[in-house]
Amino acid sequence: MTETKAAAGEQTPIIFLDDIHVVFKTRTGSILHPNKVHAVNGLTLKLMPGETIGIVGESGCGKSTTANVMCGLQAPTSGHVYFKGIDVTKRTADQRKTIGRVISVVFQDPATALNARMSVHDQLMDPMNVHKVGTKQEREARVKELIEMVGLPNSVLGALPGQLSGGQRQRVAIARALSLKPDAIIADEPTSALDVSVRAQILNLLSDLKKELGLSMVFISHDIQTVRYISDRIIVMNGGQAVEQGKASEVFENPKDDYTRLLLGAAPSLLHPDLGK
Ligand SMILES: Nc1ncnc2c1ncn2[C@@H]1O[C@H](COP(=O)(O)OP(=O)(O)OP(=O)(O)O)[C@@H](O)[C@H]1O
Repeated sequence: MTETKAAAGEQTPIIFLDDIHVVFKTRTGSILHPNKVHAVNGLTLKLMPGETIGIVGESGCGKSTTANVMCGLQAPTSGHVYFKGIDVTKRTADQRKTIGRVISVVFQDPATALNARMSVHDQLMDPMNVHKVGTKQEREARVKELIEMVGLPNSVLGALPGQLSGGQRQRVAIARALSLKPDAIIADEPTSALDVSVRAQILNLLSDLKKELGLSMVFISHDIQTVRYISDRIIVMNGGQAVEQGKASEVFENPKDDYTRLLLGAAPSLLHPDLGK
């Protein structure tokens, strides 16, 4: 399939989710579906090179389960996952290597994403050591490059995560996510745990990095205004399904689905007032 498309001149998506379903067994479920939850219900999406897709929806709509499928943390009940044209649905050891090379994840809470006992320097070195990237000298140079990329001074390299502010910790988590030069970043609510003023800085940093490095990104948030600020394309999820997909400007200016209208009219933005104007 991929080769045919490549031959036709069409770019291969970085991530292609093809009709993904994830069903969890539970003790409760709904009247129609007792003892199970259909967390993702027939989701298809393509993340193209250099593109940022925003996934938005209320709590329980299936955003994190979708993110986990993309990271290889959750196997789909049915459907297929392709990374740069390679089927990684079964998450075999080789397929996991492909997943690890292509994407990195930035989680909501940097405090739990980072190792509390490891210095910033060692956290940045760790993925490169594990994947045996370059020589020791090259890895040291990369650590300095990474810390600069995320706007932190070299002096933080000796610090432990607990000695840094929330915003600084998220910068370190972003630097670590970039250490292996991934094609794409999955950012799952990366600003939700931060102070409002810091949210704007981290969003700007992600926005600058994706431009500078030509990164693709999946940005997941329950705040539609935050998603709007950073995304080229938006997917609105409700009940495990994509109820609306389109260019960010079109979804905002001309929402087609009632649920999207509801989200747009609902809660005030969590975004810093200086952004998204
Ligand atoms: N491991 C699990 N076992 C059973 N049900 C689950 C599991 N993980 C998620 N669910 C259920 O699947 C549905 C989708 O959850 P998911 O966490 O993907 O939504 P979400 O949009 O990310 O919500 P939130 O923003 O609150 O994390 C919810 O009904 C949730 O209770």
